[in-house]
Amino acid sequence: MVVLSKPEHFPFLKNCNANNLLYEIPLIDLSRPESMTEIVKACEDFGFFKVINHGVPMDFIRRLESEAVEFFSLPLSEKEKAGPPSPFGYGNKQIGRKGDMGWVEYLLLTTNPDFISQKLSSIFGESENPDKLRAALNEYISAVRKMACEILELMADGLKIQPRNVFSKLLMDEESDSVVRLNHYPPCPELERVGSGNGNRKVIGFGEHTDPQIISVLRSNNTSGLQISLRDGSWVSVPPDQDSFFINVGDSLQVMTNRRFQSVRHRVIANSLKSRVSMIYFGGPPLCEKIAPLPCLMDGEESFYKEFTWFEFKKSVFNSNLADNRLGHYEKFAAS
Ligand SMILES: C=C1C[C@]23C[C@@]1(O)CC[C@H]2[C@@]12CC[C@H](O)[C@@](C)(C(=O)O1)[C@H]2[C@@H]3C(=O)O
Ligand SMILES: O=C(O)CCC(=O)C(=O)O
Ligand SMILES: [Fe+2]
Repeated sequence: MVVLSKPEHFPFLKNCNANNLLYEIPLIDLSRPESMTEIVKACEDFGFFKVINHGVPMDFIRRLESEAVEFFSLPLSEKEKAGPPSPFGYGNKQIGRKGDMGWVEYLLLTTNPDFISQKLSSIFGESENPDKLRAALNEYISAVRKMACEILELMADGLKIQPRNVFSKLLMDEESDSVVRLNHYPPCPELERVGSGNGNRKVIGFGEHTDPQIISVLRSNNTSGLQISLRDGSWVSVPPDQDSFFINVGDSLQVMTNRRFQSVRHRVIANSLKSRVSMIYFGGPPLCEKIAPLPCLMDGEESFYKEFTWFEFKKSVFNSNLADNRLGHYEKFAAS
């Protein structure tokens, strides 16, 4: 049982229109030849899409989910051996170090297999065996990275840029600074009571933000909660689908495409009855990589951004609050 402080102490959203379901999330079937143009359109219009026929074995997905469920059902004192996150490790309610709170517990790790081994040993100690969780994480990360790279290569094809590994090579680099995250949003039954008489109030599981990396690959169980912000600023709920993946354009890809693609703002609302378990792979570049618009995408126009490395950006990311516009600091002109 997860010990979280009372929901009424948590950030709320007032008048959250939960019926606003987005049934028209771009759906990309990776087995179709049209997928490259469809991906580009989805990144331009939403910075977000759903992927089917993704090639990631369902066994890997189920294995990691069941290991995650097992991990989160450990006593809090066990899980806390891997915390507090700095930024990696086990975290409960506190997200980042700037005071953001959410109705969530999580395990945040780099995708480096040695780091995963080390961190898991610190949780499970000598007596217990972290091998199953470690193996599940490693097989999942490899398969999802492969799929993320395929998507990035289709993006390059769709944008008609060469070489087609211009984005994917950053994730394949030995020094790639990628991250994996397991999130658990416990049910929040008191939500109904807290909400009554206060309009349609919702407890925030994970506050609104954009992901800073190049691309994020999200998969969850069949519990709803994820919402994305459309270009007009309205929020829509994303119907869950445990067999598919959801792709987010990250801030770094926004810069590399000189804003042709825009990173998607998203958040998670706690569910009153069901627990949500999600697993997210955040594909990031090596620390020393310069993040700048690709010259072939500029078409004579100026870069919207001052140049920076992923190291510099990451440093400012981890000093920011979730909802901050982290690219604002690097913009050459005010965003329109
Ligand atoms: C509040 C924060 C948590 C975060 C680091 C930050 O200071 C701002 C960005 C947050 C975020 C969002 C996407 C990913 O979940 C994450 C791992 C990342 O790279 O940036 C988290 C960071 C975190 O949880 O430490
Ligand atoms: O758990 C989710 O579904 C989304 C979480 C998220 O956006 C994140 O961890 O960056
Ligand atoms: Fe996110």
